[in-house]
Amino acid sequence: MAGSAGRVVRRWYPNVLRRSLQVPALQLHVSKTAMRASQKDFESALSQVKLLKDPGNEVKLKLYALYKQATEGPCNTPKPGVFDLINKAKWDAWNALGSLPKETARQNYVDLVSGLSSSSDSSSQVKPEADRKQPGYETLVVTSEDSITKIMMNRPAKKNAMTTQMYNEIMLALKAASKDDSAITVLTGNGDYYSSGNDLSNFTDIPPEGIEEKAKSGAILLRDFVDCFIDFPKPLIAVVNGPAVGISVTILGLFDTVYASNRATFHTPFSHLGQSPEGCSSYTFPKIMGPAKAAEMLIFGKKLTAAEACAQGLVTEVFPDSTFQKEVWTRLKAYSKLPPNAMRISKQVIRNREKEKLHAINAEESRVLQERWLSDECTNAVMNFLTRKAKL
Ligand SMILES: CCCC/C=C/CC(=O)SCCNC(=O)CCNC(=O)[C@H](O)C(C)(C)COP(=O)(O)OP(=O)(O)OC[C@H]1O[C@@H](n2cnc3c(N)ncnc32)[C@H](O)[C@@H]1OP(=O)(O)O
Repeated sequence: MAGSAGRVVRRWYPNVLRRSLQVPALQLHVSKTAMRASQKDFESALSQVKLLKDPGNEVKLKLYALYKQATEGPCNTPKPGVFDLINKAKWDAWNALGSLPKETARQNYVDLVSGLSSSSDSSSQVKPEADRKQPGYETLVVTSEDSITKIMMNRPAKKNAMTTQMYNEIMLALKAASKDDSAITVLTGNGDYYSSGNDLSNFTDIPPEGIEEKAKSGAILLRDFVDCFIDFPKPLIAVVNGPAVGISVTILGLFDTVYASNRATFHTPFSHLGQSPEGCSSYTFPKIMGPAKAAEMLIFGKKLTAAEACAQGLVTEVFPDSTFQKEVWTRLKAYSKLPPNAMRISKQVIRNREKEKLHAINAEESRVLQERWLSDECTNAVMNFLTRKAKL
Protein backbone atom coordinates (compact mmCIF):
# COMPACT_ATOMS: atom_id res chain seq x y z
CA MET A 1 0.00 0.00 0.00
CA ALA A 2 1.29 3.45 -0.74
CA GLY A 3 0.88 5.78 2.22
CA SER A 4 -1.00 8.99 1.55
CA ALA A 5 2.38 10.76 1.54
CA GLY A 6 3.23 8.57 -1.47
CA ARG A 7 5.73 6.52 0.54
CA VAL A 8 5.63 2.74 0.25
CA VAL A 9 5.11 1.14 3.63
CA ARG A 10 7.18 -1.96 4.38
CA ARG A 11 5.37 -5.29 4.08
CA TRP A 12 4.37 -6.66 7.43
CA TYR A 13 3.99 -10.30 6.50
CA PRO A 14 7.53 -11.62 6.01
CA ASN A 15 7.81 -14.71 3.81
CA VAL A 16 9.17 -16.85 6.61
CA LEU A 17 6.22 -16.12 8.88
CA ARG A 18 3.79 -16.46 5.99
CA ARG A 19 5.24 -19.89 5.28
CA SER A 20 5.14 -20.93 8.91
CA LEU A 21 1.56 -19.76 9.33
CA GLN A 22 0.61 -21.08 5.88
CA VAL A 23 -1.77 -18.23 5.29
CA PRO A 24 -3.34 -18.74 1.89
CA ALA A 25 -5.32 -15.53 2.37
CA LEU A 26 -2.25 -13.63 1.41
CA GLN A 27 -1.69 -15.40 -1.90
CA LEU A 28 -4.38 -13.33 -3.56
CA HIS A 29 -6.31 -16.50 -4.28
CA VAL A 30 -10.02 -16.12 -3.78
CA SER A 31 -12.12 -19.23 -3.58
CA LYS A 32 -15.38 -19.43 -5.50
CA THR A 33 -17.45 -19.43 -2.30
CA ALA A 34 -16.15 -15.98 -1.42
CA MET A 35 -17.03 -14.55 -4.84
CA ARG A 36 -20.35 -12.99 -4.05
CA ALA A 37 -21.64 -9.48 -3.47
CA SER A 38 -18.52 -8.10 -1.78
CA GLN A 39 -16.00 -9.98 -3.90
CA LYS A 40 -14.35 -6.80 -5.13
CA ASP A 41 -13.93 -5.41 -1.61
CA PHE A 42 -12.64 -8.72 -0.39
CA GLU A 43 -10.09 -8.98 -3.21
CA SER A 44 -8.97 -5.45 -2.62
CA ALA A 45 -8.61 -6.18 1.12
CA LEU A 46 -6.51 -9.23 0.28
CA SER A 47 -4.18 -7.04 -1.78
CA GLN A 48 -4.08 -4.30 0.80
CA VAL A 49 -3.23 -6.61 3.67
CA LYS A 50 0.11 -7.55 2.08
CA LEU A 51 1.32 -3.98 2.22
CA LEU A 52 0.29 -3.01 5.73
CA LYS A 53 2.74 -2.37 8.53
CA ASP A 54 2.99 -5.38 10.87
CA PRO A 55 -0.25 -5.24 12.93
CA GLY A 56 1.01 -7.77 15.49
CA ASN A 57 0.33 -11.47 15.92
CA GLU A 58 -3.09 -11.08 17.52
CA VAL A 59 -4.48 -9.19 14.53
CA LYS A 60 -2.73 -11.50 12.08
CA LEU A 61 -4.51 -14.45 13.72
CA LYS A 62 -7.85 -12.65 13.45
CA LEU A 63 -7.23 -12.02 9.77
CA TYR A 64 -6.27 -15.63 9.23
CA ALA A 65 -9.37 -16.91 11.01
CA LEU A 66 -11.72 -14.58 9.12
CA TYR A 67 -10.14 -15.55 5.81
CA LYS A 68 -10.56 -19.26 6.52
CA GLN A 69 -14.13 -18.74 7.67
CA ALA A 70 -14.93 -16.58 4.64
CA THR A 71 -13.48 -19.03 2.16
CA GLU A 72 -13.95 -22.48 3.77
CA GLY A 73 -16.65 -21.99 6.37
CA PRO A 74 -16.51 -23.27 9.99
CA CYS A 75 -13.36 -24.99 11.17
CA ASN A 76 -13.68 -28.77 11.03
CA THR A 77 -10.05 -29.84 10.64
CA PRO A 78 -8.39 -31.84 13.46
CA LYS A 79 -6.94 -29.77 16.29
CA PRO A 80 -3.11 -29.59 16.08
CA GLY A 81 -1.08 -31.02 18.98
CA VAL A 82 -0.14 -28.84 21.98
CA PHE A 83 3.46 -28.50 20.82
CA ASP A 84 2.50 -27.32 17.35
CA LEU A 85 2.12 -23.83 18.78
CA ILE A 86 1.63 -21.78 15.63
CA ASN A 87 -0.88 -24.09 13.97
CA LYS A 88 -2.72 -24.51 17.26
CA ALA A 89 -3.03 -20.73 17.66
CA LYS A 90 -4.36 -20.48 14.09
CA TRP A 91 -6.80 -23.37 14.63
CA ASP A 92 -8.03 -21.83 17.91
CA ALA A 93 -8.62 -18.47 16.23
CA TRP A 94 -10.56 -20.06 13.35
CA ASN A 95 -12.48 -22.44 15.58
CA ALA A 96 -13.50 -19.52 17.83
CA LEU A 97 -15.57 -18.12 14.95
CA GLY A 98 -17.96 -21.08 15.35
CA SER A 99 -20.71 -21.03 12.73
CA LEU A 100 -20.24 -17.40 11.64
CA PRO A 101 -21.65 -17.18 8.10
CA LYS A 102 -19.10 -16.90 5.30
CA GLU A 103 -20.48 -13.56 4.14
CA THR A 104 -20.24 -12.03 7.58
CA ALA A 105 -16.67 -13.30 7.94
CA ARG A 106 -15.81 -11.77 4.57
CA GLN A 107 -17.35 -8.45 5.57
CA ASN A 108 -15.51 -8.53 8.92
CA TYR A 109 -12.26 -9.22 7.09
CA VAL A 110 -12.81 -6.21 4.81
CA ASP A 111 -13.71 -3.98 7.78
CA LEU A 112 -10.67 -5.08 9.77
CA VAL A 113 -8.26 -4.41 6.88
CA SER A 114 -9.88 -1.06 6.21
CA GLY A 115 -9.39 -0.05 9.88
CA LEU A 116 -5.77 -1.19 9.80
CA SER A 117 -5.13 0.71 6.55
CA SER A 118 -6.37 4.02 7.87
CA SER A 119 -4.34 3.79 11.09
CA SER A 120 -1.30 2.66 9.09
CA ASP A 121 -1.76 5.60 6.69
CA SER A 122 -1.63 8.13 9.47
CA SER A 123 1.27 6.54 11.36
CA SER A 124 3.44 5.77 8.35
CA GLN A 125 3.83 9.29 7.09
CA VAL A 126 7.06 11.04 7.89
CA LYS A 127 5.92 14.16 9.67
CA PRO A 128 8.09 17.23 9.95
CA GLU A 129 9.43 17.78 13.49
CA ALA A 130 7.06 20.71 14.03
CA ASP A 131 4.12 18.30 13.54
CA ARG A 132 5.52 15.62 15.81
CA LYS A 133 6.15 18.14 18.58
CA GLN A 134 3.86 17.56 21.54
CA PRO A 135 1.84 20.69 22.34
CA GLY A 136 1.65 22.44 25.70
CA TYR A 137 5.34 22.99 26.48
CA GLU A 138 6.96 26.43 26.39
CA THR A 139 10.46 25.69 27.63
CA LEU A 140 10.83 22.25 26.04
CA VAL A 141 10.42 20.52 22.72
CA VAL A 142 9.01 17.05 23.35
CA THR A 143 8.77 14.57 20.49
CA SER A 144 8.02 10.86 20.27
CA GLU A 145 9.34 8.85 17.37
CA ASP A 146 10.93 5.42 16.75
CA SER A 147 9.86 4.36 20.27
CA ILE A 148 11.95 7.18 21.73
CA THR A 149 10.51 10.13 23.64
CA LYS A 150 12.93 13.04 23.38
CA ILE A 151 12.67 15.86 25.91
CA MET A 152 14.76 18.77 24.68
CA MET A 153 15.40 21.79 26.90
CA ASN A 154 14.71 24.73 24.66
CA ARG A 155 16.04 28.03 26.00
CA PRO A 156 19.21 28.16 23.91
CA ALA A 157 19.67 31.94 24.33
CA LYS A 158 19.84 31.39 28.11
CA LYS A 159 22.02 28.27 27.80
CA ASN A 160 18.97 26.19 28.76
CA ALA A 161 18.98 27.55 32.32
CA MET A 162 16.19 25.88 34.25
CA THR A 163 13.36 28.16 35.29
CA THR A 164 10.56 27.11 37.65
CA GLN A 165 8.44 26.59 34.55
CA MET A 166 11.08 24.34 32.99
CA TYR A 167 11.31 22.18 36.14
CA ASN A 168 7.53 21.79 36.09
CA GLU A 169 7.43 21.01 32.37
CA ILE A 170 10.22 18.42 32.66
CA MET A 171 8.24 16.71 35.45
CA LEU A 172 5.13 16.69 33.26
CA ALA A 173 7.04 15.36 30.27
CA LEU A 174 8.65 12.59 32.33
CA LYS A 175 5.29 11.57 33.77
CA ALA A 176 3.80 11.43 30.27
CA ALA A 177 6.82 9.52 28.90
CA SER A 178 6.57 6.97 31.70
CA LYS A 179 3.08 6.10 30.42
CA ASP A 180 3.45 6.50 26.65
CA ASP A 181 4.36 3.65 24.31
CA SER A 182 8.00 4.68 23.91
CA ALA A 183 10.69 2.24 24.98
CA ILE A 184 13.31 4.77 26.08
CA THR A 185 13.39 8.44 27.08
CA VAL A 186 16.07 10.99 26.30
CA LEU A 187 16.87 14.36 27.89
CA THR A 188 18.97 16.75 25.81
CA GLY A 189 19.52 20.46 25.18
CA ASN A 190 18.97 22.73 22.20
CA GLY A 191 21.86 24.95 21.11
CA ASP A 192 25.47 25.04 22.30
CA TYR A 193 24.76 24.16 25.95
CA TYR A 194 23.19 21.09 27.51
CA SER A 195 22.11 23.29 30.44
CA SER A 196 23.60 25.99 32.66
CA GLY A 197 21.66 24.59 35.62
CA ASN A 198 19.30 26.45 37.88
CA ASP A 199 18.22 29.78 36.40
CA LEU A 200 19.64 32.21 38.92
CA SER A 201 16.84 34.66 38.27
CA ASN A 202 14.56 32.13 40.02
CA PHE A 203 15.90 33.78 43.18
CA THR A 204 14.59 37.22 42.25
CA ASP A 205 10.92 36.32 42.17
CA ILE A 206 10.23 36.74 45.91
CA PRO A 207 6.56 36.28 46.95
CA PRO A 208 4.82 38.69 49.36
CA GLU A 209 5.25 36.08 52.15
CA GLY A 210 8.99 36.69 51.99
CA ILE A 211 12.28 34.99 51.23
CA GLU A 212 11.73 32.08 53.66
CA GLU A 213 8.61 31.10 51.77
CA LYS A 214 10.55 31.30 48.51
CA ALA A 215 13.25 28.98 49.87
CA LYS A 216 10.60 26.59 51.14
CA SER A 217 8.77 26.37 47.82
CA GLY A 218 12.12 26.04 46.01
CA ALA A 219 13.03 23.06 48.21
CA ILE A 220 9.66 21.41 47.51
CA LEU A 221 10.12 21.95 43.79
CA LEU A 222 13.66 20.55 43.91
CA ARG A 223 12.53 17.50 45.86
CA ASP A 224 9.62 16.77 43.51
CA PHE A 225 11.81 17.29 40.47
CA VAL A 226 14.55 14.91 41.60
CA ASP A 227 11.95 12.35 42.79
CA CYS A 228 10.69 12.10 39.18
CA PHE A 229 14.16 10.99 38.04
CA ILE A 230 14.52 8.52 40.92
CA ASP A 231 11.17 6.94 40.06
CA PHE A 232 11.36 7.05 36.26
CA PRO A 233 10.57 3.47 35.16
CA LYS A 234 12.05 3.27 31.65
CA PRO A 235 15.65 3.54 30.45
CA LEU A 236 16.59 7.21 30.73
CA ILE A 237 19.40 8.55 28.58
CA ALA A 238 21.14 11.93 28.74
CA VAL A 239 22.42 13.20 25.40
CA VAL A 240 24.81 15.88 26.67
CA ASN A 241 25.30 18.06 23.62
CA GLY A 242 27.45 20.74 25.32
CA PRO A 243 28.53 22.14 28.69
CA ALA A 244 26.47 21.14 31.71
CA VAL A 245 26.32 23.04 35.00
CA GLY A 246 24.77 22.51 38.46
CA ILE A 247 21.63 20.45 38.70
CA SER A 248 21.88 19.32 35.07
CA VAL A 249 25.11 17.55 36.08
CA THR A 250 24.09 16.19 39.47
CA ILE A 251 20.99 14.36 38.19
CA LEU A 252 23.16 12.48 35.66
CA GLY A 253 23.84 10.00 38.46
CA LEU A 254 20.16 9.02 38.20
CA PHE A 255 20.29 8.33 34.44
CA ASP A 256 20.91 4.88 33.01
CA THR A 257 23.22 6.04 30.22
CA VAL A 258 25.02 9.34 29.57
CA TYR A 259 26.37 10.11 26.08
CA ALA A 260 28.46 13.27 25.75
CA SER A 261 29.89 15.36 22.96
CA ASN A 262 33.61 16.01 23.40
CA ARG A 263 32.60 19.71 23.70
CA ALA A 264 30.69 18.97 26.91
CA THR A 265 32.04 19.92 30.33
CA PHE A 266 30.67 19.00 33.76
CA HIS A 267 30.68 21.64 36.47
CA THR A 268 29.00 21.87 39.89
CA PRO A 269 30.09 25.21 41.38
CA PHE A 270 28.05 24.89 44.58
CA SER A 271 30.57 26.45 46.98
CA HIS A 272 31.12 29.38 44.59
CA LEU A 273 27.38 29.99 44.82
CA GLY A 274 27.14 29.52 48.59
CA GLN A 275 25.08 26.37 47.92
CA SER A 276 25.36 22.62 48.49
CA PRO A 277 24.96 19.43 46.42
CA GLU A 278 21.55 18.28 45.18
CA GLY A 279 20.14 15.74 42.72
CA CYS A 280 21.32 12.91 45.06
CA SER A 281 24.89 13.71 43.97
CA SER A 282 26.09 13.65 47.60
CA TYR A 283 25.42 9.90 47.36
CA THR A 284 25.69 8.99 43.67
CA PHE A 285 28.93 10.87 42.89
CA PRO A 286 31.09 9.28 45.62
CA LYS A 287 29.59 5.93 44.61
CA ILE A 288 30.32 6.48 40.92
CA MET A 289 33.75 8.12 41.07
CA GLY A 290 34.98 7.56 44.63
CA PRO A 291 34.84 10.10 47.48
CA ALA A 292 38.04 11.99 46.57
CA LYS A 293 37.05 12.77 42.97
CA ALA A 294 33.47 13.52 44.05
CA ALA A 295 34.73 16.01 46.67
CA GLU A 296 36.81 17.84 44.05
CA MET A 297 33.69 18.35 41.96
CA LEU A 298 31.07 18.91 44.66
CA ILE A 299 33.10 20.89 47.22
CA PHE A 300 35.72 22.65 45.10
CA GLY A 301 33.72 22.99 41.88
CA LYS A 302 36.34 21.35 39.65
CA LYS A 303 35.13 21.39 36.05
CA LEU A 304 35.60 18.07 34.24
CA THR A 305 36.09 17.60 30.52
CA ALA A 306 33.93 14.97 28.84
CA ALA A 307 36.90 12.60 28.69
CA GLU A 308 37.53 13.06 32.44
CA ALA A 309 33.86 12.56 33.27
CA CYS A 310 33.93 9.36 31.21
CA ALA A 311 37.09 8.12 32.90
CA GLN A 312 35.40 8.70 36.27
CA GLY A 313 32.26 6.79 35.30
CA LEU A 314 29.80 9.69 35.18
CA VAL A 315 29.63 9.51 31.37
CA THR A 316 29.08 6.29 29.42
CA GLU A 317 30.78 7.31 26.19
CA VAL A 318 32.18 10.43 24.51
CA PHE A 319 31.72 11.16 20.78
CA PRO A 320 33.39 13.74 18.53
CA ASP A 321 31.12 16.76 18.32
CA SER A 322 31.08 16.60 14.50
CA THR A 323 29.39 13.16 14.51
CA PHE A 324 27.78 13.28 17.96
CA GLN A 325 24.10 13.54 16.95
CA LYS A 326 24.36 11.02 14.11
CA GLU A 327 26.22 8.38 16.11
CA VAL A 328 24.15 8.75 19.26
CA TRP A 329 20.75 8.66 17.55
CA THR A 330 21.73 5.67 15.42
CA ARG A 331 22.69 3.86 18.61
CA LEU A 332 19.53 4.91 20.45
CA LYS A 333 17.27 3.87 17.57
CA ALA A 334 18.80 0.39 17.71
CA TYR A 335 18.36 0.21 21.51
CA SER A 336 14.76 1.39 21.26
CA LYS A 337 13.91 -1.75 19.26
CA LEU A 338 14.84 -4.05 22.14
CA PRO A 339 11.89 -5.59 24.01
CA PRO A 340 10.59 -2.70 26.16
CA ASN A 341 9.34 -4.80 29.07
CA ALA A 342 12.68 -6.56 29.41
CA MET A 343 14.44 -3.18 29.50
CA ARG A 344 12.09 -1.80 32.16
CA ILE A 345 12.44 -4.89 34.30
CA SER A 346 16.23 -4.86 34.01
CA LYS A 347 16.20 -1.22 35.11
CA GLN A 348 14.01 -2.11 38.08
CA VAL A 349 16.34 -4.92 39.10
CA ILE A 350 19.34 -2.59 38.87
CA ARG A 351 17.78 0.44 40.58
CA ASN A 352 14.92 -0.59 42.87
CA ARG A 353 16.93 -1.54 45.93
CA GLU A 354 18.39 2.00 46.03
CA LYS A 355 15.12 3.88 45.55
CA GLU A 356 14.15 4.34 49.18
CA LYS A 357 17.64 5.51 50.06
CA LEU A 358 17.70 7.97 47.14
CA HIS A 359 14.37 9.49 48.21
CA ALA A 360 15.72 10.00 51.73
CA ILE A 361 18.92 11.57 50.38
CA ASN A 362 16.92 13.85 48.09
CA ALA A 363 14.79 15.01 51.02
CA GLU A 364 17.87 15.72 53.11
CA GLU A 365 19.74 17.58 50.32
CA SER A 366 16.64 19.71 49.65
CA ARG A 367 16.31 20.56 53.35
CA VAL A 368 19.97 21.64 53.58
CA LEU A 369 19.75 23.67 50.38
CA GLN A 370 16.64 25.45 51.64
CA GLU A 371 18.79 26.83 54.48
CA ARG A 372 21.71 27.62 52.17
CA TRP A 373 19.46 29.74 49.94
CA LEU A 374 18.85 32.00 52.93
CA SER A 375 22.57 32.49 53.61
CA ASP A 376 24.54 35.66 52.84
CA GLU A 377 27.02 33.56 50.86
CA CYS A 378 24.29 32.46 48.48
CA THR A 379 22.56 35.84 48.25
CA ASN A 380 25.86 37.59 47.41
CA ALA A 381 26.86 35.02 44.78
CA VAL A 382 23.51 35.23 43.03
CA MET A 383 23.52 39.04 43.16
CA ASN A 384 27.03 39.03 41.69
CA PHE A 385 25.92 36.90 38.76
CA LEU A 386 22.78 38.87 38.14
CA THR A 387 24.67 42.17 38.24
CA ARG A 388 27.32 40.59 36.00
CA LYS A 389 30.23 40.82 38.46
CA ALA A 390 30.89 37.08 38.34
CA LYS A 391 30.73 34.36 35.77
CA LEU A 392 31.49 30.79 36.69
C1 LIG B 1 14.48 24.85 42.46
C2 LIG B 1 15.60 23.91 42.18
C3 LIG B 1 16.94 24.52 42.45
C4 LIG B 1 18.04 23.58 42.13
C5 LIG B 1 19.38 24.16 42.34
C6 LIG B 1 20.36 23.93 41.50
C7 LIG B 1 21.74 24.47 41.71
C8 LIG B 1 22.42 24.77 40.42
O1 LIG B 1 22.02 24.41 39.34
S1 LIG B 1 23.82 25.69 40.61
C9 LIG B 1 24.28 26.20 38.99
C10 LIG B 1 23.64 27.49 38.58
N1 LIG B 1 24.17 27.94 37.32
C11 LIG B 1 25.13 28.85 37.22
O2 LIG B 1 25.61 29.35 38.19
C12 LIG B 1 25.55 29.23 35.81
C13 LIG B 1 25.50 30.71 35.63
N2 LIG B 1 25.87 31.07 34.27
C14 LIG B 1 27.13 31.29 33.88
O3 LIG B 1 28.06 31.23 34.64
C15 LIG B 1 27.34 31.65 32.44
O4 LIG B 1 26.15 32.18 31.92
C16 LIG B 1 27.75 30.44 31.59
C17 LIG B 1 29.17 30.00 31.98
C18 LIG B 1 26.78 29.27 31.79
C19 LIG B 1 27.74 30.81 30.09
O5 LIG B 1 28.56 31.95 29.90
P1 LIG B 1 28.60 32.63 28.44
O6 LIG B 1 29.49 33.82 28.54
O7 LIG B 1 28.92 31.64 27.42
O8 LIG B 1 27.09 33.10 28.19
P2 LIG B 1 26.27 34.20 28.95
O9 LIG B 1 26.32 35.48 28.17
O10 LIG B 1 26.67 34.29 30.36
O11 LIG B 1 24.81 33.57 28.91
C20 LIG B 1 23.88 33.84 27.89
C21 LIG B 1 22.59 34.30 28.54
O12 LIG B 1 22.12 33.24 29.35
C22 LIG B 1 21.95 33.70 30.70
N3 LIG B 1 22.21 32.59 31.61
C23 LIG B 1 23.09 31.59 31.44
N4 LIG B 1 23.04 30.77 32.50
C24 LIG B 1 22.14 31.25 33.34
C25 LIG B 1 21.65 30.81 34.60
N5 LIG B 1 22.07 29.70 35.19
N6 LIG B 1 20.71 31.55 35.20
C26 LIG B 1 20.22 32.68 34.61
N7 LIG B 1 20.65 33.12 33.40
C27 LIG B 1 21.60 32.42 32.79
C28 LIG B 1 22.95 34.81 30.82
O13 LIG B 1 22.56 35.65 31.88
C29 LIG B 1 22.80 35.46 29.46
O14 LIG B 1 21.62 36.21 29.47
P3 LIG B 1 21.54 37.65 28.74
O15 LIG B 1 21.84 37.35 27.30
O16 LIG B 1 20.17 38.11 29.00
O17 LIG B 1 22.60 38.48 29.40
